[in-house]
Amino acid sequence: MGGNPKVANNKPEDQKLARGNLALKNSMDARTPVRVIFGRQTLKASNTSGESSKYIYDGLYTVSNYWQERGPYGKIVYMFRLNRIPGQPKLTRKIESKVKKPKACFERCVLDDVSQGKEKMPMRAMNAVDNAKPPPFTYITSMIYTECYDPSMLSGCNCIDECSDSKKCSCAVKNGDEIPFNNSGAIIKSNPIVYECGPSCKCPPSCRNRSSQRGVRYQLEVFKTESTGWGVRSRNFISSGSFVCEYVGELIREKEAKERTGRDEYLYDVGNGCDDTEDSFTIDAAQYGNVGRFINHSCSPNLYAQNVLYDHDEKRMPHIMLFAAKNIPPLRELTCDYNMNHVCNVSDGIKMQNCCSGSPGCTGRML
Ligand SMILES: C[S@@+](CC[C@H](N)C(=O)[O-])C[C@H]1O[C@@H](n2cnc3c(N)ncnc32)[C@H](O)[C@@H]1O
Repeated sequence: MGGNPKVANNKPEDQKLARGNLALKNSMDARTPVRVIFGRQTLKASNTSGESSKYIYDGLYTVSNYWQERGPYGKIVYMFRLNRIPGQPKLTRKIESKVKKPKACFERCVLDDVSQGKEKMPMRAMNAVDNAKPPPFTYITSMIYTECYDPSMLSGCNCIDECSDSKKCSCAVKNGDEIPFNNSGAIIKSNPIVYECGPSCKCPPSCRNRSSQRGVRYQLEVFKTESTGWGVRSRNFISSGSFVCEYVGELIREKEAKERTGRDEYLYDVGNGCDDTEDSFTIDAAQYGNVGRFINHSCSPNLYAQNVLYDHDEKRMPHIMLFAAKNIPPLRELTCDYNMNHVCNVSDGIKMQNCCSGSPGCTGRML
């Protein structure tokens, strides 16, 4: 901060506790972290002359101490000790010689609310890769049934006390005499089908056996990934077993899904899986969907899909509820295993797609 004749072309002189020096001292006094950016001189390309500077962000530091020293010209310089705040991701200080594609330096919000005001909390779309926004679709929070089912056929439980006696609750009885959720609403174990209490039941909405019907309660956001398009992450910690979101879309017959060519990215086969029968159903979230449509595949996923019935009894068309399969730290991408029975190609039988998740145990194949 001054006094260096190599920089300012002046006579060497004592530095003062002013400008940047004072700012660092103030940061130390106020215990305010500073962002450190390394500057490097690199040779310019051969067709231009001289050197150019590159700047590399290195994270947040605290200033712990400062003192004066005699510099190389015998004049006073201010020295500062900076300590990198622990817990930040390691950042490379290497300068890449070839930059493949221009990248935005900082992540920015490209859409304030993907849910178009339909979720309890706005759901931002963030992008640090390019300037694109997520392609448009209509956000819905509950399934669209194009096929009729008869909800009046559904029999509910008669409990009035939040289904505390699982032997008396007819819904819990269908789950093997137990409510598959703990007191915090986390699922205890996965089941082929979980029967939750629903609109035909006498129990109140606070009943423990309605865990996946309360909508998205984490601050989810959509973000652009490096290699798998848009993905989803949570700004909050998600504990193992917690309900995250439903995979919502239009429920159509598999036969119709086959006719909807060119948009199989967002198809999810339900009930009978991918059997090519007239009776199989598929959720199509291409045009109508929720945040679930952005969840990518991983060979070591942190979510799993649970079939749930509560507002109808039709086992061929269960709700697809996504629960945390493990504790998930904030900002970690939320993923599920498509091979379990996610999007199944309907135009040519079996679809093989390369998996780009790079996750541990990755098979290299998505379907
Ligand atoms: C349900 S969408 C997921 C959201 C999608 N990434 C987007 O941008 O809208 C499924 C599609 O995402 C892409 N995808 C998801 N997981 C992937 C993975 N592990 N590797 C490569 N592509 C993946 C594939 O194009 C797949 O058909």
